[in-house]
Amino acid sequence: MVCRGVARDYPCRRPAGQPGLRTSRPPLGADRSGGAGHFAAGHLRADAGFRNPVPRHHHRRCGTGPTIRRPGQSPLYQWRTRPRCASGPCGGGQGCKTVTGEFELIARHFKRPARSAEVRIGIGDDAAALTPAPGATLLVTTDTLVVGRHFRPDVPADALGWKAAMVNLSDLAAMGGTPRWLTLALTLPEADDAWVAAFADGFRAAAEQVEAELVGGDITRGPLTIGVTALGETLDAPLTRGAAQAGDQLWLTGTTGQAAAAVAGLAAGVTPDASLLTRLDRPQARCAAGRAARGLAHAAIDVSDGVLADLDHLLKASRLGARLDADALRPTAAMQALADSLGEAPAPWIWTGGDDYELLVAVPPERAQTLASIWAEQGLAPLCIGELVDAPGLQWQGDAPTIDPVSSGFRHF
Ligand SMILES: Nc1ncnc2c1ncn2[C@@H]1O[C@H](COP(=O)(O)OP(=O)(O)O)[C@@H](O)[C@H]1O
Ligand SMILES: Cc1ncc(C[n+]2csc(CCOP(=O)(O)OP(=O)(O)O)c2C)c(N)n1
Ligand SMILES: [Mg+2]
Repeated sequence: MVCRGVARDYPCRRPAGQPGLRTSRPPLGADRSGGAGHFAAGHLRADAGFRNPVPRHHHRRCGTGPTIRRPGQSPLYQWRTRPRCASGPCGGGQGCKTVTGEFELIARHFKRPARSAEVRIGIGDDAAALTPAPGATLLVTTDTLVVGRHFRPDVPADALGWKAAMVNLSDLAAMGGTPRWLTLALTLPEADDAWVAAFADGFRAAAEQVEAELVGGDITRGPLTIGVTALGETLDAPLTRGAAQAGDQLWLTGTTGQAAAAVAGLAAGVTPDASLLTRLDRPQARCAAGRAARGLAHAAIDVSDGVLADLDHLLKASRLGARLDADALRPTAAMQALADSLGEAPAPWIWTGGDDYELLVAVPPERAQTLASIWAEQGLAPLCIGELVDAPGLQWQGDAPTIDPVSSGFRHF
């Protein structure tokens, strides 16, 4: 039996029709652009920003329930169901959802029945036990998001959950892999139940979009930090950064710079257009595009640090240079309007801003149109930005964008 759709190339080892287990994975089809529609459709809570970490009234301790105090820590309050606390701040009308410990948070927001037989042991034991497809190569990647560094403190919790999953899935996409499993290491300044609920909703929505499953993690106290590990599979050779060839064309799955524009707008106190903010807060991993590129493209990388910075990784790994078309990447109308209002040029956002999560691939010219039409069928707007050459370094066709070389690309140190 062969599972159709997403994992077209995977033999299906699940017993047919076994109740409660997924017996096939529906086709991913087109990458759904931005994920915005999903959120706009109200599946996720948008009101659980982390702006005010002080517990809202129904999170405060009320009534006479037991208080647990651990050495050196503030009291932890037990979950109670209604009717609770007529005398408390919520007046008994809302039940008393009080702050809880990490085990309650895990049980309530993260632990779910396993979706597939390949998860032999999921959340709840010392480690997850997973069964990769026979003959599959396992892909493993980790990325961390730190408050103030990767995201603003008041970003809505559901968007943050979505993004934490998607930026990791993007690395699997760049390798041409099929996403399967995720683990989540969550460091929280406090156990805000409503915030964690919204975060978990966003994370789960992203995972479900690509048929991946949360199988484990960790919760600790500290400055808000989210570490995710994503595991995927491929039966064929994975796409890498290092197998590009001179003469290959460089193609992007879509335009870049919107997220960086949104960051610049927010830093200047301007509310960015929704088209920019959506790209920043609800990125879309190009998983289907990456799978399509496997077998057609020679090399790929996802654009997290900026087009030029990530192109540089690909060039170094493949020992090549590139000739870029300076006019290939244009600002969208919203980017240009924001740039004008800030008195800035949009080119640095486009070429070095980062946080884009488009794929950049090197594909031989004779296969480029095939790949571009598959991507277009997936709802993407692919762009050719140049070609690879033997001579190391960058050459520009047209006027090279004015970019400060010191700040070209997102770097931590
Ligand atoms: N602390 C670490 N220990 C081991 N490997 C690491 C560490 N940090 C990064 N790497 C590896 O270095 C490579 C580049 O990492 P990074 O620049 O973060 O890639 P990406 O932009 O795809 O997330 C990856 O293969 C990653 O697994
Ligand atoms: C508050 C804030 N500052 C900066 C950014 C921009 N930004 C955040 S993450 C990122 C790039 C990716 O981060 P990194 O940790 O380098 O991920 P990796 O390349 O390892 O995937 C960028 C450009 C942002 N989105 N929000
Ligand atoms: Mg990384």
